[in-house]
This record gives sequence, structure tokens and C-alpha cells, in this order.
Amino acid sequence: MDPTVENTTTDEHSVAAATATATTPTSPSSVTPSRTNKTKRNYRTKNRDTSSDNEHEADEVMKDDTQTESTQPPQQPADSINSNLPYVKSQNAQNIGEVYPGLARLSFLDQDSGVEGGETEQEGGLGAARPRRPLQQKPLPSKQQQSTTSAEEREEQTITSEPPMEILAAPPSTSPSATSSGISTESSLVEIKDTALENKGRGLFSAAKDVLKAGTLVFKEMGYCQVVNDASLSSVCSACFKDTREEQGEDEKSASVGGVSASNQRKLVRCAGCKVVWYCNKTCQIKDWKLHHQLECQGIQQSMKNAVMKDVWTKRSMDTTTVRALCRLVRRRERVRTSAAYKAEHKKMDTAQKQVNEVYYSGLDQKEEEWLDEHGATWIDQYLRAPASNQDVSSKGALNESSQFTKIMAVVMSCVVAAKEDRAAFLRGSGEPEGDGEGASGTKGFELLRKLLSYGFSLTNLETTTVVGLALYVQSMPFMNHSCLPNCVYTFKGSRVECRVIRDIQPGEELTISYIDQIGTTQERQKQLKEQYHFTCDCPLCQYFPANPLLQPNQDALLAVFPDLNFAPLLDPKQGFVCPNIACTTRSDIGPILAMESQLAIYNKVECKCESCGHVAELTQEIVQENQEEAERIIARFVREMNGASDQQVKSDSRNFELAKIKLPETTDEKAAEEARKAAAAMGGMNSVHEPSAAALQCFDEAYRSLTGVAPLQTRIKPRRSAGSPMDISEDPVHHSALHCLVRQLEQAGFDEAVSHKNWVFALHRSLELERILNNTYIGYHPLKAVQGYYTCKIVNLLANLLLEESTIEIEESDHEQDSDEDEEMAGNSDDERDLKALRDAMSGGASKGSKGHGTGSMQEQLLKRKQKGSANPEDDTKRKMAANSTPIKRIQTESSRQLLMYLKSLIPKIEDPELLQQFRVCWGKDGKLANRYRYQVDSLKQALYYAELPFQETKP
Ligand SMILES: C[S@@+](CC[C@H](N)C(=O)[O-])C[C@H]1O[C@@H](n2cnc3c(N)ncnc32)[C@H](O)[C@@H]1O
Repeated sequence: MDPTVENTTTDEHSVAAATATATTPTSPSSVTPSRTNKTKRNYRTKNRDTSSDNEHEADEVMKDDTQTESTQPPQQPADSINSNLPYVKSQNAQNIGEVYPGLARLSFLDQDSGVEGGETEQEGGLGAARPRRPLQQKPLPSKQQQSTTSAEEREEQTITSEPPMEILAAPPSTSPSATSSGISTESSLVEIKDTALENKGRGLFSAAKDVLKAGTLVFKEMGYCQVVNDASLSSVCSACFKDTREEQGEDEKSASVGGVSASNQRKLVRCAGCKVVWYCNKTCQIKDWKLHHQLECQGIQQSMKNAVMKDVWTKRSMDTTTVRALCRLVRRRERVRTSAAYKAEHKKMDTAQKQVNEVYYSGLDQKEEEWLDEHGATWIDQYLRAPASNQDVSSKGALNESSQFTKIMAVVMSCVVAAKEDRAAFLRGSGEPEGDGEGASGTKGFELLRKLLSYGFSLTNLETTTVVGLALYVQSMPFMNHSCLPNCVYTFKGSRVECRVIRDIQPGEELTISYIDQIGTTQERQKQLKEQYHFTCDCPLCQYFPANPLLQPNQDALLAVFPDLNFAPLLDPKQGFVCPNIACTTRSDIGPILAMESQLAIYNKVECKCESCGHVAELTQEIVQENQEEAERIIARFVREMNGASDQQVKSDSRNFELAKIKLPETTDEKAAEEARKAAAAMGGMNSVHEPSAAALQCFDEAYRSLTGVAPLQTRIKPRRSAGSPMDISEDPVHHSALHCLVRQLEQAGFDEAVSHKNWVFALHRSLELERILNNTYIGYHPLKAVQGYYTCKIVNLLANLLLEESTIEIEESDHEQDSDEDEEMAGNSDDERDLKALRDAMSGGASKGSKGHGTGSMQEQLLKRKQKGSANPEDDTKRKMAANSTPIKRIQTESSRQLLMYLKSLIPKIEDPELLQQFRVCWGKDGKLANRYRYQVDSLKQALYYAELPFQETKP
């Protein structure tokens, strides 16, 4: 690896800006469940009174030249700034294949700039409106040295360059501060105050004189300490948090014409010292080295001298995410405690290498980091004065007794304190004044751990919604209280968190976020909040749908927030029920019900009566439990089936859009259905319909039907049974209840599996279904909705481009002036191997050598050239068609591709839905990278559909 090259290609901020968001309803805790975590659900049943229909790794080591990567980790004085950083390449930087046409972008979305509620970033939030100095990407002096690799370490590459001396610029003149008497963010928009409720402690309130409008960016904040979690270490840069698994960025579009993006090739490099953390490049490595990793690296190596600990770090015998976060926290605090030396060091270096600053810290980051060094510890001390409810954990001894926490502390101590006596001091904070509990290495270890778990935030990748790390913030973020109906959402750019308003906030009103996934019912949400955060939520939503049905609902609280909501009292839209009576014809979709968990707890048995047919079913906790387990088994089986069929699927299904399946008429006769399917397949010019992983699809259908009571694609015939006849377990009421969380998990599993197997039509359907569920589950704006809309647009775009690829497969033939006979032959055999190969290449994200497919971009470009030859005005439809007709393009269109085209066109209004665009603006900000990508996707889609509609000279029978 050539560091010079890397340094010239990395804009750490733009890179960092590409990543994350708390789109999943992640909670501010390292123990936050990820998107796939399941929440135990009880059952749903129907309210008798209801009638509504709601549903939802450089080794260059920064090590000496003489040092070998595997045996001699870098040894440096703890207080020196050493930039001997090491690299080793990662192989985990794979994106899913994706076709990106390299066409100029239309600007139709610019017209939307007038949409109300767009981002109104205001001065005052930390860093919110400060101009960022441009990065001066000066190449750092370096020389490259390859090192041999062990099998275990894959393609390692050693760099022996001497990194530059680092320097920090002058401290910011307007740095935020923490006052001694209280806490001030010095933001004109927010202030930290006590809440009215004692147990709730402090909160973040609006300090604005006017209403904070939806979309307003109220503050941005850098993490005080942050780490990439174990699962993402080799895929996510530990400095900028760029996720190499994410899709290619805007800057890579032009290089992606064949569908293989530069990012697909990107590898991370691993620190040769500890061999634990990975970075984009040397720049990122240096940045993290100076801020956190130098001491962390030494600590990990110190820890590894112990055999047990070595297993932890090399074999990952336990998760080290929290350990590394806590070590970073302790170290940063420690550095502050020796701040005189630290500051002197800073000053010495101040004027020597300013350009390094530009790489190390650019403007805002540097100021913030310096500010954090100076004041972060003070702020953390503020945490230690936690609200009463927070003290519960340790007072109960839960933390100390927990073997998991003890393990974490053991590993932390092996990294940060060597001597036995120091360990005791570290744990108890002894030797320090009682009360403050400050030890040489920081506050009491357990106390810090507790705070980290309580105040830490899960860093999430914006596009994949997966949790990639853990961060601790110290200024505004940790003071935000929870509401199940929050008025703010937070998203991440790297480790920087941004908080935006999602509905208007009155002056003085508290700003809230949701700590948990809002998809759950009141009972589920409250259970999770109690278990994880030790409080009982009393937000308007919880008041409106009380967990205990015997409590009087308070409608006013919710209606004050959303006057237009027309939920019937006691009907939680997040809950659903489908009548167990299979013969009940009104069961067309998931319907809302009254939460019954607490009733069950009280009465043991609950009767549910269908509003429509009067069918009465009896529910018990056992039935609920059985059905939940059954549903989870079905989902697991579905995922297994999909995985088991992966090889076969990728080989056989690139050509199959499955339109025949989609368009099949509804029939009760299985034989007739099969015949219709074959006929439709033949109509589409295909000899057979290769149903990708038929067993998996069937399993999906079964699971879906079991959970929701309805078939997903109207392809399944339900066995009919008369009302009142005995039910087996598969037909009991709960089995047919709308277990939304499980349905969502199933849809997500279906989506993930379909994407991994490149079954795009299936993925599209799952994506649309997920969107529907999310839209009906989250009230108001939520980043997940926007993320899901983004996914849908991506898939539709992909399909449109595949369609274009397929239908214009003859173009290159004419470009290469092949004779018409060959053209005829190819046009007459759409199932030709070459045809399949071209399409398969397109789907897998790259054209193979010798295949006709150059990727959809080239195909579009060719069409564009042809069109331009004949028509100067792209808007003139007549001229366009004439121009297309005047060129000797031979195109084919199968019935399936025609149907697909119609179908994709029908989705355009949905993709351009102003409400979806508004979701983007409010949750992500108008100019967010993802919003730009979305615009690109939409533009590309429109162009692909435009070209796919050009006249056909020859149509497949
Ligand atoms: C990230 S802190 C929020 C700031 C905290 N209130 C303080 O004073 O430091 C999370 C803790 O605040 C409390 N909390 C947050 N939201 C709450 C709510 N809606 N009701 C009661 N307590 C809440 C809980 O004790 C929770 O563990």
C-alpha cells in the first residue's frame, strides 16, 4: 500500500460523513439490541369494542523499521506521540454487487427545494454552522515495505515510513465550556435543565425563542470515546467509521459503470501492533493513534502477555467492544489528569507541522477534540451525579455480581493497570477523596462501566441500519431523555452524532429521543425500558395506550401532540390481530386490537371475539408462548432454506424476474396454478421458471401467512375450514395474530436473504412490505422509513437497469457490425447462454470478459449516443422515438420484461412521493449524502425506464 496515494485520496470528513445513523431505533446503550435482536413478545388478541383497520486492520507499524510486525509491536513512551503506524489489508471490504449507471444526473429533485420543513440548520448547535476548513491533502513522507504474512493474517502489507510529527493548532476561541455550577452547552438552541420528575433527572430543553421546526439540526457532537464493535472491526475504520461494506459513494459513480465499484476493491489495513483495529489508510491510523490508539495498542499488547487475555484478543473468547470503549474512556480521562504535560507537548508542536493538522484534525474536529480533552472529564463527572433511578443498578449489586461485567473489568484492568494493587484502586477509586472517587486512572472502574452502559450510544450505519460501534458523548446527547413518541431523531456521520427535530418543538419544551425500537406495543416497550434503563415511561403514547388496560387512558396527552390522529382509544396501532376463523372473509389484513398481555397476566385466560364474524377464541399465556416460538422457528427455517439454496440460486436465477409468478391469477386449484405458471413462463420466452430456492420461498409464504393470516403474494391457497370446527395449533388465534415484530423480522430476513442471493424481484417485494409495516408502525417521521424507501428505490433502479440490459442486448452486436443473421439468431433465442451471462454479469455487478454486458451505464450511454444522433431535444417524444427508430438497434422484449417495465413504472410515484422525500429532509438533512444518493438513484431509474421504453424493432413472441 502506498500511503501517499491513500493520503491523496482520502477526505476523512467526507468519508466519515458517509456512514451511520441511528435509523434503527437503537437505544443509547452498548447493550442495545441490534436490528435483528428479538424482543420476546406475548400475544395479541382482539378488542371486542374495536373496528378500526390499522395495521404495520500498518503495519507499518507505526513500528520501528527494524521491527517485525508479528513479533515486535511498537514500543514507545506512553506520553510521546508516535506515528509509527502499521497496516495490514482486510478482505472484508465487500459491497453487495450493484449496478450504477454512469450517467449525468437529472436535476428534477432540485425543484423540491421549496418543500416545507427542509433542513434549517441553525447557528448554535455545537459546530452546527461553523465553516469547516478545507483539507490540505499533503502527502505524508513514507516508504513502503512489504511484509510477509501468515496465513492467519491474510494479505498483510507493512509500511515503514516515518509518519510526520504531529501538531495541534491553537485552541478554539469559542470552545464550548462546562460551567462549575451547572452545565451549559453554549448553544442558543438547547439547554440542560432538571426535569419536573425527580427520577427522570436532567433533560435537554429547547432554549430557542421560537418554535424549533421539524428538520432543524439542533446540535452536532463528536464522540468523547468511540470504538468499532468486534463484529465490524475489519470492515469499519476505527478512526472515521467508514463502513467498507456500505455501497459505493457518489465519488465512485464514474468508476462503477460495470457495476464493480472502487469501494468493492477497498481493503482496510490493520494495526500491526495489536492486530485488533483496522483503518482506511495511514491518515486515519495516525489520527486514531494520536487520539486513542497509541495507549490502547500498548494496553492490548500488555494484556496479551496473559494467556487468558491473549485468547480474548486473538480468539475473541469474549466480546471486546465494551472493554475497548471503557479503556479509551479511562485513557482519555487519564490524559486530562496529566494535562500539564500534555498541553505542553501540544504547545511545543503547535507551530511545527500545521499541515499535519489538516490531515489529523481539520478545523472543527480539532477544536472539538481539544475542548473534549479539556472539559470532557468534567462532563463525565456530571454523569456521576446521576438521577436516583440510575443508582439502582449498583445498589442492587447487579453490576458487581454480573459475571459478564466482571469479565469486562478484568480485561479492562489487564490493559490499563498492571500492578495488582492498582487494580483494586482502579475498581474502587480508592486513595481518592470520598465522593468524587477519582483514581489515577479515573473514576471507579465499575462506576465508569455503568455510566458507559447507561450513556453509551450504539453507532449505526445509516444505510444498513446495522450497529457498527459504541460511542460516548459528553455534551448534549447524554442528557436527552426517552420518549416513545420522541420529537427528535439522531443520526451519525462517522462517530459524530447529529440531532434533528422531527416535529415542531415549542420554546422551553423538552427534546426527546427514543432509546428503543418503537415498533413494540406499550407493554413491550415498557418492559424493555425497565430492564435496560430502569425507568417506567410516561410519555403521551404510553398514556394513550396504557400497559395496564385497567388504567384510564389519557387521550389528551397524545392528541395535544398529534391532534389529527384518529386512533380509537385503547387501540394500539402497533398491535394487531387476525381472526382465527379461516372462513372469516373480512380478514384481509392486519387489524388493530387492544393489548391483552396485562389482561392475560391478570385473568390467565382471555376471550377474543372477532368483530366481523363473531368467532370467539380463548387465549392463554401458554398458547401465546407456543405461537411465538413456532413463529421464530419458521423464520429460522426460512433463513436456513435461503442459505442452503444459495449456490443453486445464484446460478439459475439471474434471468428470472419471476414476473410469471407475480402475475399469476388467483386460483384455488394447485394444478391449474402450476399450469398457469408454466404458461406464463413460456410467454416470457423462458423454458422454465427457475424458482430460486423454491423451498425457501414456500417457507417464507408459510411464515408470513402464519404470522399475519394472509398470503404475501396471493399465490397461496388457504385451506378452508368452517367456523367453530376444532383448531389445531397452526390455526389457533395467536398463530394468526399480527405479531408485528416477528413479521418485520421475517420481512427483513426475506429482504436480506433475497439481496444476498441477488433475487431482486423478491427483494423488492420484501422491501415494499417492510416499508408498509414501518409506515404503519412509526408515527410521524422516522429514519427507518427513509432508509427503507431508499432501499426500495435502489432495487427498482437495479431492476430497471437489468431490464434495459436485457431488452437492449442486441446493441453491441450492431455496434460491432455483426451480421444481421447473427443478430437474428440471437434475437430469436433470448435464453441463449450469452444472454444469460450478460444479465448475470450485470446482476453480480460486473461484466465478465467477453460478455456483451458492459454494465448498464454503458448500455445507457450507447442508447444515449444513438438518441442524440437523431434528436437534439430529449424532451421531444416524437423526435426521440424517430431517432431511436432511425438507428439500427435491434431490441427484444419478452412478455416478462414488458410486465416488469409496467410494474416498475407503477412504482415511480411511490419513489417520488413527497412524503418520503420529506422523511429524508427531516431525519437526515436536506444535503445529506444519502439524500444525494437517493436523488441519483431516482434519476438513474428514470433514465433507465426512459430508455427501456424506446421502440422495439423486434419483439419476442
Ligand atoms: C442518557 S440518561 C438521560 C439523562 C438523565 N436524565 C440524567 O439526568 O443524567 C438516561 C437515564 O435518564 C433517565 N430517563 C431517561 N428518560 C426517562 C423517562 N422518560 N422517564 C424517566 N426517566 C428517564 C433514566 O434513568 C435513564 O437511565
